[in-house]
Amino acid sequence: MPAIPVTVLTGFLGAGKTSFLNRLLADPALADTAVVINEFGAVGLDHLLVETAGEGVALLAAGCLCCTIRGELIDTLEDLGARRDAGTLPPFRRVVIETSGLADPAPILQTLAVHPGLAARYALDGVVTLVDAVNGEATLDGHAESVRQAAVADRLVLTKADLAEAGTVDRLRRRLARLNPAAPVLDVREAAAGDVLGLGADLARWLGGDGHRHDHAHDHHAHDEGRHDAHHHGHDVDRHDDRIRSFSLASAAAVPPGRLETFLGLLAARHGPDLLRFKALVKLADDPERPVVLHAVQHVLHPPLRLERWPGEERTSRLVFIVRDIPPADIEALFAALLGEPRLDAPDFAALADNPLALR
Ligand SMILES: Nc1nc2c(ncn2[C@@H]2O[C@H](COP(=O)(O)OP(=O)(O)OP(=O)(O)O)[C@@H](O)[C@H]2O)c(=O)[nH]1
Repeated sequence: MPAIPVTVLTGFLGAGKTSFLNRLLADPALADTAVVINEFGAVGLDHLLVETAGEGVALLAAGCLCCTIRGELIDTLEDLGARRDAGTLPPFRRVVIETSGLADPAPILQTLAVHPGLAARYALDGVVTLVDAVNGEATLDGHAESVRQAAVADRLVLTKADLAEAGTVDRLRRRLARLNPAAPVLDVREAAAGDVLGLGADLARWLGGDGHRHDHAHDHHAHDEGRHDAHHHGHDVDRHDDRIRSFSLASAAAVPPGRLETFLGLLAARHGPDLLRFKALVKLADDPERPVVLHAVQHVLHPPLRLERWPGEERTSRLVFIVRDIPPADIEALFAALLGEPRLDAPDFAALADNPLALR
């Protein structure tokens, strides 16, 4: 049997992986694709937001795919294969793995290559790394994971160039070319399925840690940081290192839209760049049956998207945060204020209630 091609779709938190994946899945070239999604943090939302989510979508347990849950990836891929053999899953012809934004892809590639059960059935087709044009340079400066993701890519895809200045995009392109000269850089607006699939990467080059790609990498960050630094990854799935952690908040209460706006404003103003990633499904009081999807990536708050209906059974608001150095209690207090549950000791409710935008 020919090996099933596996595409690893990676990119730092909020780079646009799920959005791009959704677009790819609409392409007939990706019919019969099984999707495996890995999110960092205990509550996953991405699988709800992958529009064509059918039987072939598997959500991995929380944690970083690169270390804490590598076994889970093996089990999931083996299970998908077994269900395909048994006829309980349609005979998918390709797999796309969307990694968490904090994952180092190299250990994932090694797992695919060296695990006997996986290597017999699957073959890496390529690594596609998305880089956000607005936050890209700061992210490369501040997060070694993002350098590793760019360094191992077969294709680099620039997202959000529509939001960035031309000069910023040019600088980022030059930096990416130094970091990974072998990978073509595409603009997501022009990238089609055919540009990122069928790359047929040669797995062997990843064996033994540093692949030859790193030999070409001139950015010294890539040399210094290209190695997987195991001690940075604890086994607490909600913590990436001592500074980065994920937590989630939930409530069944509907929120007045104006108050949500103030909440988002306060969140950005107080926590700005340390709010690495925020995504949420929120029940709004004006139309509780049509939740709103919110995304923030560092200081960028993306336009909210109103869904026609709740994805899945649960009709509760769910907010997922990935933060650096922000005590969860600070955000919990703000959330309580958003819900109209003031804590006497917290100034947040006053800030929300006094805001002229707030709908009571
Ligand atoms: N303007 C603009 N917005 C984009 C683009 N790509 C993604 N976005 C927005 O960026 C936000 C985050 O996109 P996602 O696709 O969820 O990002 P992700 O990489 O899957 O996020 P994580 O899984 O949390 O790491 C969403 O609000 C998207 O609509 C783009 O090219 N241009």
